[in-house]
Amino acid sequence: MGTGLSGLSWVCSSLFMRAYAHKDELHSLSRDIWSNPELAGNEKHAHDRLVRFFSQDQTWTVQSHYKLPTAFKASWGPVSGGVGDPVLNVGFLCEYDALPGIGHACGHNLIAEVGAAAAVGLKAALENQTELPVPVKITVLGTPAEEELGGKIELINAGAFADIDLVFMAHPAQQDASFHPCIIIEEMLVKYYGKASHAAAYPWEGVNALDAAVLAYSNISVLRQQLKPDWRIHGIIKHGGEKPNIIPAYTELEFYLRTPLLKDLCDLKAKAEACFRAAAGATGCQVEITSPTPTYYNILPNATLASLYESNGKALGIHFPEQPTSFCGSTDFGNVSFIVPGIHPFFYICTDALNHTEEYTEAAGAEKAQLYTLRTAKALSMTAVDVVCCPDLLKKVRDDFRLAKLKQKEEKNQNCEKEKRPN
Ligand SMILES: NCCC[C@H](NC(=O)CCN)C(=O)O
Repeated sequence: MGTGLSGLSWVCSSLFMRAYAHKDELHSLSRDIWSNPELAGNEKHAHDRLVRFFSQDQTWTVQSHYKLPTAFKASWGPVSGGVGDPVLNVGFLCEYDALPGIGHACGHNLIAEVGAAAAVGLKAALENQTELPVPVKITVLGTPAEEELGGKIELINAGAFADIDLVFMAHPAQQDASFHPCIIIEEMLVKYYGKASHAAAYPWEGVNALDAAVLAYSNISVLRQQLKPDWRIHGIIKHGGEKPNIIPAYTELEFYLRTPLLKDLCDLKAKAEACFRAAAGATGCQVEITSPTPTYYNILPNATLASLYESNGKALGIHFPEQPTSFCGSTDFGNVSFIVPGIHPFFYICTDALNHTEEYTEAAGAEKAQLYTLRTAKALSMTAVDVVCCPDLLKKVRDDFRLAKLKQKEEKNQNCEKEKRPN
């Protein structure tokens, strides 16, 4: 598939020249975010740095603290908003939250760089173009809190995606992949309430909440033997007591439950709840089970965008292995993919290290990740150019989106009544 305007070579040369002009600045942007890791919802430094990055070019209109304290929006192009408005609004997403203790072990500093670079590349390609089929606007959204809290879900609910027509981002991983569905995730917070007592003098007076936590953990470990291979349940004890000689009156566990299908998540939740309640029953504790953050959905495929991304990526030297990535994580981009047609490819960053390890943190800050990061950004920009220049491709992208949603709706009809996913 080619571009609809003046051919791929024009686009490539334009994008490449401008993107290379910004390469040191883009590396310094991601390196700065990498050097100042901030947890979900607290990304003040990253927010300010990205806001400065876009504000220095006055053709961007920048809104800091956009709908969330550490989200931002940068827009370029015609103002849209009327009914029947023909403006095509292309969105790029930047993530920038880090992990506790190990910094940017998921490479979100590079996601910020890819989003910024791809937006700058698209702007470079479109600036001064008068022959576009429809006027194009670019929106960069800074979307905080992916590792927890679901920043994109809050932004969806606040209407931040309402006028966006297409959405692009990319995530560092172990290999390049134009599409991977990721899996649905729901968090469970489990609190046990017992009764304190002197652990040596009057143990019979106590109700041991740590025993409940340990039994719950063991119950889940046993349950795991009987789960389907692509289901996941894993957790930690967040609060395990205060002192060995005080029978713990309160403990707290946090578990992540994941399945590829929503109907399976309902089954897994029921099984997990039975484990947690059994532990309460065995120890005489009270139990409280909540799901404090919204469910992250699987990513809807968009075959047209994925195929364009692959063609563009291959033209830039990206190798897409036959064997799909085994990455089994989750992302709040899944929820975005139900609202707006988009893609979330994975990209290699020149390391064999695995996400969420100190080795990956090191790789995400390294100079050698830059070539892969900027190449990914270029492939995204080129994909966006293809679509904005060719109304037929845009129609196919929209048809794919509708079809994918329809297929999910069929699956949804088999689900339990707790279904919350949008139509
Ligand atoms: N509580 C949500 C966890 C999301 C997390 N996401 C990733 O690791 C991939 C993208 N950063 C996960 O554990 O899957």
